[in-house]
Amino acid sequence: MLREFDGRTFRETFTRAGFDDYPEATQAVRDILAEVNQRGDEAVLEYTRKFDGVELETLLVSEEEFAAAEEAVDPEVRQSLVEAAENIRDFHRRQVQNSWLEHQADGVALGQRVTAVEKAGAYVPGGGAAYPSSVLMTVIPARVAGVEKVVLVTPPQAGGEINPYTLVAAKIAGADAVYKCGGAQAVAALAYGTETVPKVDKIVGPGNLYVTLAKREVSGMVGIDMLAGPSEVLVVADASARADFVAADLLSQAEHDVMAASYCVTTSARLALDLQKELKRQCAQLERCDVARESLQQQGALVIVDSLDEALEIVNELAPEHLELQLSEPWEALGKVKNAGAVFVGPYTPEPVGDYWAGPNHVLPTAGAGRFSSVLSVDDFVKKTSVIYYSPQALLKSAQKIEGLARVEGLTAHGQAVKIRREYLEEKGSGN
Ligand SMILES: NC(=O)c1ccc[n+]([C@@H]2O[C@H](COP(=O)([O-])OP(=O)(O)OC[C@H]3O[C@@H](n4cnc5c(N)ncnc54)[C@H](O)[C@@H]3O)[C@@H](O)[C@H]2O)c1
Ligand SMILES: N[C@H](CO)Cc1c[nH]c[nH+]1
Ligand SMILES: [Zn+2]
Repeated sequence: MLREFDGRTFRETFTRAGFDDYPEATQAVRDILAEVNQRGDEAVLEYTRKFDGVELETLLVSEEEFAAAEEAVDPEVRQSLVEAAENIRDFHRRQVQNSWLEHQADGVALGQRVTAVEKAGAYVPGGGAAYPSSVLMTVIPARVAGVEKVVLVTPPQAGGEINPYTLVAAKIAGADAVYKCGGAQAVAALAYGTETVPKVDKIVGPGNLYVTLAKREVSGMVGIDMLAGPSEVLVVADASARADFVAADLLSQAEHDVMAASYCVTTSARLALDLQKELKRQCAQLERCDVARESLQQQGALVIVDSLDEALEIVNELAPEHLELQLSEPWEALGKVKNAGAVFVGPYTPEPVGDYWAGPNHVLPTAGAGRFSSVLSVDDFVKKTSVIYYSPQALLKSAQKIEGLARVEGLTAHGQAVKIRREYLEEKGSGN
């Protein structure tokens, strides 16, 4: 079911689509953004009709809908959401960075203030599957960072309602409001603001191609976390790996989206053979078998390499969203991993442990963005501001050096701002 390559042909022939490779989708997204910018709610409601097939009267989820969701959910699953939320909160609390200010002996004080963004908007996918876990992963770090207002957008289901687990997760995580809209129109609503949806300072969260392209378009006008598009997993496996485990893990990402990408890079020809059989067998049993099959056939790859080092070179070139090390010595290989969103070490850490439970965030860079972007964290919701204080003595001490630097840049006003103070202090005859 996976397309087969050996290490050499893979590196010669495999081309992976990046976010620049979709000119038509990019144009469609630009049109949607412009319409929502101009016409606000009216355009969002129109696109919701067009893409989600739902006629809505209002975008805001009501308190009655939250109450109905609480009634509808299985209490045991609700409890699991509460426990997952605790794991996620606990992990993200360790990421918090404090402001600092250091007074030095020479009359200089330097520091850094860490302050949260005021308003954040979380995109929670909902076109195909429902993603209450993504509610926890986006809202909790924002709350831990101290964001004042955290709102959530997610596409409505066929009847116009939001999945009850998504709403319950929103309450557990502490979201302030949920709006029924998805796709590029939801990103536009958060970026520009509409009559109903507030304009935010930062948009975070994963989504399909349209959501991700929309985030890329509005980036700069509003902050975004990263390009977290269709899911990916790369399993590096040696002869010690079980084909049924590897197959299950590849399918767990393939079922997200026909555009999701699942790769296995192995040193074992035997494993490769067994894996293809296992994929066929297990895929047939899945509810989303059609999605998973198309994803494996269109985007997936099975690569046989001569050595583990060659496998790790491929990892670092692809920078996969998720990397699994199903190896006899996984910790040794970990040291050679440079580019990956999240690494799952050993055969008993399947990727869904991270999707739902362990605590680290599951919003991760895709399509090679892991070469320069990081997993979603508390850092995404704060800004850092430098603080600089110089006493008169400290300024006098460095003034002429600063003036000299300004002179070589040809920026005489810069030099003058320092010189005027130096001369004043020199005339006063004291640095006090
Ligand atoms: N990278 C990560 O961290 C991460 C985490 C979770 C999920 N994901 C990914 O999120 C995605 C979820 O995708 P989804 O589709 O189920 O939900 P989604 O909410 O991301 O997208 C659904 C929306 O896409 C828009 N859309 C669909 N077809 C369109 C078209 N032809 N033109 C314009 N807009 C269109 C619609 O507005 C619809 O509401 C998957 O790709 C999954 O792999 C990624
Ligand atoms: N694997 C997804 C990130 O690519 C996250 C997720 C949420 N629910 C299930 N999976
Ligand atoms: Zn997943």
